Amino acid sequence: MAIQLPNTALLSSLNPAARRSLLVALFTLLLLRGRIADIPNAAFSKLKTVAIRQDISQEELAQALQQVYINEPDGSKTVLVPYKGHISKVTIYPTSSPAFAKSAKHFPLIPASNKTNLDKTFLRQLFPILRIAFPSWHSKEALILVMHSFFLVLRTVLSIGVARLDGRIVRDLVSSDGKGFAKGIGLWFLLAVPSTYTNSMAKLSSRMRTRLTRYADDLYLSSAPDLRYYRVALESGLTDVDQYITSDITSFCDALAGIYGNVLKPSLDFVLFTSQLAFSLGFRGTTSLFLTYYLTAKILRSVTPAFGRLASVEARLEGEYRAGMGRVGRESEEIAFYGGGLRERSILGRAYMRLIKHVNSIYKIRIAYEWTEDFLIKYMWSAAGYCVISIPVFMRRVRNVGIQTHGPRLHEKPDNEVANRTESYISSRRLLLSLGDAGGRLMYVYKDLLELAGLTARLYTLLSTLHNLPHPPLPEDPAQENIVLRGVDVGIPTAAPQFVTPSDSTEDVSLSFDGSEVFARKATTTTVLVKDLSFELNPGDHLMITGSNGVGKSAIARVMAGLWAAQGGGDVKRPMGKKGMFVVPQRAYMVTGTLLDQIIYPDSYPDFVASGRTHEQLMEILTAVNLAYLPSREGGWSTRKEWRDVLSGGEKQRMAMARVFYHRPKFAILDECTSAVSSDVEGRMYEHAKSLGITLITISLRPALMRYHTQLLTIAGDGTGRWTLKRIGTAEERMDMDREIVTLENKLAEIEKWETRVKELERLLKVQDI
Ligand SMILES: Nc1ncnc2c1ncn2[C@@H]1O[C@H](COP(=O)(O)OP(=O)(O)OP(=O)(O)O)[C@@H](O)[C@H]1O
Repeated sequence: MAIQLPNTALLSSLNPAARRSLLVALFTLLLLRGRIADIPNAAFSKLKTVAIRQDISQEELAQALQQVYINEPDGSKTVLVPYKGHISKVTIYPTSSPAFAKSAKHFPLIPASNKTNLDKTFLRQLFPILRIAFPSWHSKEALILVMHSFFLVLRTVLSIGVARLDGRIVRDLVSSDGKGFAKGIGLWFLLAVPSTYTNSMAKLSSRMRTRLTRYADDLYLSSAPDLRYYRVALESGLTDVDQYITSDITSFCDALAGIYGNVLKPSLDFVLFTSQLAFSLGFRGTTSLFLTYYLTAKILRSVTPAFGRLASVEARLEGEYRAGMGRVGRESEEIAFYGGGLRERSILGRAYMRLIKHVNSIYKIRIAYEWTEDFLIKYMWSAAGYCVISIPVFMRRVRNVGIQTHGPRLHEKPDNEVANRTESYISSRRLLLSLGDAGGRLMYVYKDLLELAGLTARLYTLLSTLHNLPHPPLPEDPAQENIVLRGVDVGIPTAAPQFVTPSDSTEDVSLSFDGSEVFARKATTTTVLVKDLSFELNPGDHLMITGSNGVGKSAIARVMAGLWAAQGGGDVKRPMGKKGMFVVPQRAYMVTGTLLDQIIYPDSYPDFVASGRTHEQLMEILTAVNLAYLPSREGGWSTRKEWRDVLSGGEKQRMAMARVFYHRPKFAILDECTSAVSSDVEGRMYEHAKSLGITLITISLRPALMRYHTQLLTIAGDGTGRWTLKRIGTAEERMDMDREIVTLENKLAEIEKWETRVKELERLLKVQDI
């Protein structure tokens, strides 16, 4: 009995030399395939690298390191990345606003459900994400996908050749055909290498990750007026965005890339191997096989746990634990001063236990599921397969069992029935084992798909939440010269109605999985802190805002700066950009980077270079805030340090004032940002700001600062939201007030002396009593 595969007929029809050449060509192609997609890029980046290497000196290298990126005329940025002692350039095209507007319509808010299933919702969530990961059919990602698919198909086809060869080698062994056996072994080795070559989808995963991360970053870190990074938590309730962007995107891409390989290969194996077996097993055998598949799928489906939901909860708990760790790192000094290590450990320990308990429960569920799966697929399928193969043998029907060929072969020995039956048995058995393996992997795919559905739900939640945030306060008017507030209610923003399900409108609800916390946020009525606020500030109208703690002074600053929307139908007009209005908040923020970066923030080094400003001018600014010693003490302008820890509280506040002097805005809102600065330096900084023509809006509880202002806004703080606006007086009146303040401060300084005297007198009185 001769052996031949219908779909390898082409291979068999070739003469041995041609067949060998074809196999060698395939083998070479397989070895090179990982490189093919890289060639254009690798060659290109090599060329660029060489060009840079030839020109670059140490000084230029240092300069490039400080430069970080170059703004290109077409709006793109060329990022300079230090790599193996040279600088490699990566061009990044930021996602434009029209592109976001176009893709926003694919991300409507989908109400969360308690189940993550492979249903229409999953597809509705997956497709818009795929659109971002695969922007077009001729993108590099699509090319990689096509190439991987090609090699997957090739491997499957080769595995049928392996099954056939297996049978042939055993047949030659049984029939003592030494020459045929040696030939078979040679071919076996030749086929073994390409057949065992595994397909790595890691590259596709990393490319998808880059696309999705850039999209999410551009959307999240949007500039004014969107400010999604600021508004998302307050106005939608979505927290731990860092976990979504850094971890969930990666898991999603790995899962998606893995699923593709895990679906395509076993599906192909399944179809090809079943058709091979069906060819030899006949109608009865094939029907029995399909019955076995059907029963297995039914049983497994009924015992499959909600893997999607479990994956989603795991990602959320992971995010909470990670956020806790980040907080301790950030606030380490405060925690150390309070001696709060133990307390933090118990908080983090609790978060970790919640995570690990969940992970363990998944393992338990998974073990039970995998046990059932192994039993069904490895043992039940094999037993069913043996029975099906044995039918023709035991019934002694004259039938070609196994992989069939048509026509006699040159080396066939006509009477060798046992050898032929062995060959057929070995080939069929190998096919059955491969089929079992493919079936097992296909069953796993169901579980993987459920997990992918969970991750898809989380990623979709992030993107749809960011896309559907309420419209930002108001577009800025470039021609606006002054600040005008008309009938503004200042209140704390709450989650917009679209993020709250109707049933949650009055009660708190516990957080659930797959990002549904976004929808489960408690809706409350807005708390109005200041009612019907109206005033107009022109250049030179220095305003001081005062009132007791928590009355809403900083809230007014947030409304003026466009961070919070004006409520009560009020209207806010303000000058545009950081040249129009610059806010210095209570907590001084230090950016990652050089000493120079601290002064020019939020500008970057390329902006500094483009502005034509010099280091001498920066030195003058530092002198104005009494920080002139910093460049020499810290080793120059380009020193990089963790400035948050290096500078003292007062130094950080003075650095924040240096930023005001660098940007010279029309209006500067100073929100208790000089509380740690000594009063003489504070006074000098105020005078300097005014001499630069900056109009000051100060939020403070220190009456001593009143002298630098012309108007005083006092918030009543009695819960009514009332306020008063008064003129502080003429220059002469302010001088009088200054004098009175100095007198009062001198008197206050004597309090200690008087208290000591009172104590002395009390002591004397006690002595007389005895
Ligand atoms: N994001 C927020 N979510 C909930 N409540 C907030 C939020 N921001 C501020 N508040 C509340 O709004 C009220 C006013 O806050 P604001 O920061 O304006 O106070 P303030 O007058 O500047 O106080 P202080 O003098 O202590 O700085 C406070 O009760 C505060 O708890």
